Amino acid sequence: MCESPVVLNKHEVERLLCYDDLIPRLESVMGKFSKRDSSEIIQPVRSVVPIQHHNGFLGVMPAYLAAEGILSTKMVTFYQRAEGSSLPSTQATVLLFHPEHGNVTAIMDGEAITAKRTAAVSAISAKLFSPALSEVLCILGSGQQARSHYDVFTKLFKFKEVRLWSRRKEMAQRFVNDLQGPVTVCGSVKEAVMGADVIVTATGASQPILFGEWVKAGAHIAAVGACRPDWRELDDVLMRQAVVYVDSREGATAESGDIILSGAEAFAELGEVINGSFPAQREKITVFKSLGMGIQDAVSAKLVLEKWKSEH
Ligand SMILES: NC(=O)C1=CN([C@@H]2O[C@H](COP(=O)(O)OP(=O)(O)OC[C@H]3O[C@@H](n4cnc5c(N)ncnc54)[C@H](O)[C@@H]3O)[C@@H](O)[C@H]2O)C=CC1
Ligand SMILES: O=C([O-])C1=[NH+]CCC1
Repeated sequence: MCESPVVLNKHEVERLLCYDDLIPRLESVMGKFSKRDSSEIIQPVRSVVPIQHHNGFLGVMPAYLAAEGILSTKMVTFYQRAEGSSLPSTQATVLLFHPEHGNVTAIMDGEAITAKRTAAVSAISAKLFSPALSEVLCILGSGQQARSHYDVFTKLFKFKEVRLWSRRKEMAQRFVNDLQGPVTVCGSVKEAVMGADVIVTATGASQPILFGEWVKAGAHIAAVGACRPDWRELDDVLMRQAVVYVDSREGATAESGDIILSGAEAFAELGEVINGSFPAQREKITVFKSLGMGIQDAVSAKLVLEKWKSEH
């Protein structure tokens, strides 16, 4: 008889999932994904159901990693919330299945997984594409993703200055009050990004907020928001002048308004650079357009379950 699934809440997942373990697994799985060997990895583009009456979406993100013995799906809802709403705009649950028997082995919170794996993948992009001398980090947005990106970027890299812009200054101030390190709160996007070496865009914007004319030569942008085909965070000038990297070409073609509406071409997948089949053009302005992938959730959830088992 099958055992009952392990059930893990957000607090447990957050405690068990560490960037030091997560980053190498994500690098490995992104590289494998880009080889497109369907006997190794199956991950369709996510199915998205619009929830028209409530400004929201439900995404279903299955993945099967044969060699690792991981079968999983994440279910994620994301909403464009009114400013000041106390509800999280991204909520998720991840299910792990026994690949041979088909039973569910774990049900765990996906909010912490989504926050950490997205930030970890952006950090991998920054390792590959940011200028050799990167002194100024700028984060646009002050929500869940902004926080996880702050955590991993300041853990992995040594910036001299961290700048933050948020639509509502009091939210930026709250973000800063919760942190240990110094952060400069900026009054405009322009002020925040001018001269920045690495820029993270993690907002719920559906129109461009970051304009190419403000971006320093050679800067790297990890673009995390704008996950719908008609949403933008980056303007056409920036998209056309940058070398654009993506997590998955299929995902980018289906879901990224920044790519679809600007007509910019995806130069390579992150995994293709990890595999050495495409170069990291770090001397140019680079954009890593992140949309999120089921394989990232799958390896994260497996890691969480392994850690939990090692304690029980
Ligand atoms: N690439 C990926 O894998 C993932 C992307 N996302 C996306 O990342 C973005 C941020 O997600 P969370 O941090 O979870 O959301 P959140 O709601 O916690 O934070 C959103 C931030 O964007 C700001 N914002 C909202 N509308 C804006 C606008 N029109 N202009 C400028 N700022 C605006 C808010 O003030 C807040 O600071 C969302 O677009 C979400 O869909 C979320 C999860 C994974
Ligand atoms: O990958 C993910 O979980 C998401 N991407 C956009 C919203 C949620």
